[in-house]
Amino acid sequence: MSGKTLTRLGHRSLPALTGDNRFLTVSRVGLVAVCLAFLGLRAAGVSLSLSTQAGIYLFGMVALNLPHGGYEHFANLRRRELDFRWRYLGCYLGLVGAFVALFVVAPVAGLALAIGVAVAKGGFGGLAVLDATSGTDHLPARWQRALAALVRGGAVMAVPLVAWPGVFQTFSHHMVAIFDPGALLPYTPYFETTRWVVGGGWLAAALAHVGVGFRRGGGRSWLVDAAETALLGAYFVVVPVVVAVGLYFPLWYSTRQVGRDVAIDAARGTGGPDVLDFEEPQRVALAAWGLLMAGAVLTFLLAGLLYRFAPNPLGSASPLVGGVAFWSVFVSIVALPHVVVGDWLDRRQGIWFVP
Ligand SMILES: CC1=C(/C=C/C(C)=C/C=C/C(C)=C/C=O)C(C)(C)CCC1
Repeated sequence: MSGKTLTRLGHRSLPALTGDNRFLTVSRVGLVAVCLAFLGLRAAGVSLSLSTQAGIYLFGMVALNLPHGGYEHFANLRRRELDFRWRYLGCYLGLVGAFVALFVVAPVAGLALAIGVAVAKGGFGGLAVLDATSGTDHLPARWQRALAALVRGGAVMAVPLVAWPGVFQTFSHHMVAIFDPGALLPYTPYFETTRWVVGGGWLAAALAHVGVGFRRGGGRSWLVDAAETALLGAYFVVVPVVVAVGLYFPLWYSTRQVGRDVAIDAARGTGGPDVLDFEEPQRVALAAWGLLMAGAVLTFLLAGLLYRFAPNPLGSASPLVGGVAFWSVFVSIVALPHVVVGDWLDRRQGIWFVP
């Protein structure tokens, strides 16, 4: 059985491959710094307008985070067989199309799936980082790993749903309105109940995850996991949701995935020719740049198509606020195959490869 199968199914916990690395430190310091900044602003009686928050989100998610999404695929596909690369791209575009279709026919289900994608990406991606760095000795059972992923990823949506209900609800309406204004209205009476069920469920899951992890070994890997879970919970309580999500992906998710990549070093399997197999460093740099540019062009082409054909691309909101709604829908659409094709279906490696 390959190491990847073990980490994916989680019948066995993984010991630490390496100690912590600087990327993890940056991610933790980054989140703490943003928390402190917002606590300071609150103490000074300053609150950021929704447009400013939206600007920060768009900067974080478009300028900082999108290039990392391209890099994850690039690192995964770099040495894979040619036909695998084509199948990957085909499945990817197929799932993008299916998710757009879901948004068109059932926008509320689309919103629910978008939220699920953010949770899955943060959760399973985060678990892979633990596998590759501090280890997962405290998570010996398969269900514990699933719970760990649910708690880590769930913090991104469940905690702000409780802490920032008004903004959460407003943006949910804007996101759905891109396809069908008013489609969320019939569900409005259930918002408060959903909010407390989801928030209470997350807290119970977090306590169970930390408690069982302690009983199943505790130790350093447990301590790191528990402290990070608490940090994530605090971050999403303290930082307004739009800023919190907009900075979580670049500061936490992507930075830590680079940390995982560094920890596993050059352990990725081969099988196909390396697309960067050149003698001169200038050619390697040019080829890497060209590939990332091609990824950026394809991504923005998809964004442009969605913008062009969505009935209400900005969800009837102002450009910045509508931009957040549009980008959240778009990035969820491209992130679904990122998780499913990029990891779940890729039995040999995947974007969150841990040897
Ligand atoms: C519902 C909701 C939001 C949803 C954001 C989503 C669904 C983001 C998805 C991000 C992904 C999948 C990133 C991948 O890299 C906002 C805008 C935070 C505002 C509050 C309400």
